[in-house]
Amino acid sequence: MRLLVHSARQLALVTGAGGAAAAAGPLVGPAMHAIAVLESDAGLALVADESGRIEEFGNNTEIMKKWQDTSFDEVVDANGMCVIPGFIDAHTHPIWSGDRINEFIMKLEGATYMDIHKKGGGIYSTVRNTKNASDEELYVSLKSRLTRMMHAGTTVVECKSGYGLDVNSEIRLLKILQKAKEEHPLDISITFCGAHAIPEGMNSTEAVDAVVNDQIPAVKEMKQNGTLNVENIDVFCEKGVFNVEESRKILTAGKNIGLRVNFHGDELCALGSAEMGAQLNATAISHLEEISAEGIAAMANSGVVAVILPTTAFIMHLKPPPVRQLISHGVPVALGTDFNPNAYCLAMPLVMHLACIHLGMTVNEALVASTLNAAASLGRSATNGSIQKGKWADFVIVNAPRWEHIIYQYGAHSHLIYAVIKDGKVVYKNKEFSRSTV
Ligand SMILES: N=CN[C@@H](CCC(=O)O)C(=O)O
Ligand SMILES: [Zn+2]
Repeated sequence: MRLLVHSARQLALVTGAGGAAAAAGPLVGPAMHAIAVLESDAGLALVADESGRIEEFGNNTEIMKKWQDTSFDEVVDANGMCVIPGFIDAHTHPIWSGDRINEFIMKLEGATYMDIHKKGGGIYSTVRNTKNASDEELYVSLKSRLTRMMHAGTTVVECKSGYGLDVNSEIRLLKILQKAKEEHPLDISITFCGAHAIPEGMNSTEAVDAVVNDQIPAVKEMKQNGTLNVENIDVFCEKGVFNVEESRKILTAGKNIGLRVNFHGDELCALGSAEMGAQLNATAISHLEEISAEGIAAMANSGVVAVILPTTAFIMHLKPPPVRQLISHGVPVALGTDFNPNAYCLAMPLVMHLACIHLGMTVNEALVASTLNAAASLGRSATNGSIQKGKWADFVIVNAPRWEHIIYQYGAHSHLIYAVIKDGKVVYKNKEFSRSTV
């Protein structure tokens, strides 16, 4: 067999209370809070099979006895620690060059995100820097970012293009993401985000035309010939960027080539993005700081996952997204870092802390949103996001007697994470490990 983890004190299963229910789909409403956590001072163990999937978990003594004659590729002693599912980061922009520290400072002095964008900064400045970077530079920085995410417990990550904005540049970024998907241990869900901004020198009609008639056909061809495994289509649906009808056209064209609809909506202005996304049967909509009551009802009715990005409201001093209303109306809520040059955060534990303190989520809800529900936003909830037989053995081992330390100890994840396991293989082990992190 591939892996034995033994002697853990807690296993946070992230299945419904009782252990079995709802593990193949997102958890909604009160079920987001009522998750099963196994606990035993006598120890708990998990086994992953040869393919890297969970074979079984439970009582240490029983499992050790049952598998005593089996050889394991790896054995992890998690004595007194907690095992939780690997985090799934539902929204990132990880491929770009050049920082935006000057803009960070301008914003501290009062400039807004949109002021900077309209003056050719923001996304436009990153597009210029990215065009000037070589493929190798972009790949090296992408890999380093993915590795840092992994060290913070992420095992699956959504990764967007979007700093190219023309067909050749966007395809270049998608190819580099594809290379990372093939070579990096993280499971990457690639998103085409050619409609991240209206390219300088174009109007919105020309930009929609370029995305629909140049970029999407190019993605389609590479998907069909097997060179690119792009899964999702995104657009920045926002006042001053793509309006609702323009976004609908782009998303529909993406959907027609088999991509899942997963886009930025209702972030800075209430445009009705959520309602439009629900009509298109979107898999997920991100941000939603300004979502309307109608938008919440529409998302709940069609089961669209709300990908909430606590770093955005925190960094930009925006009104926080209405997470409590989303949950109470039955919208499945997921979390993501939104890693991008405007919000340089790679770590899901920080995001969960902000989600609890700033947005009013419970610790259980934050864990569900960072695992099973984030998996649902990427079409992976049948295979990832909870500790259940047959799912990928993706775990974070938290060096503490209760799993909640990973949220409670703000900014301490690099000390608390003892190991990260992806498909039953240890992909990170903390060299600075010490038993006393509490
Ligand atoms: N809102 C649009 N996209 C990103 C920001 C990208 C950037 O500023 O470079 C976001 O999700 O926050
Ligand atoms: Zn984004």
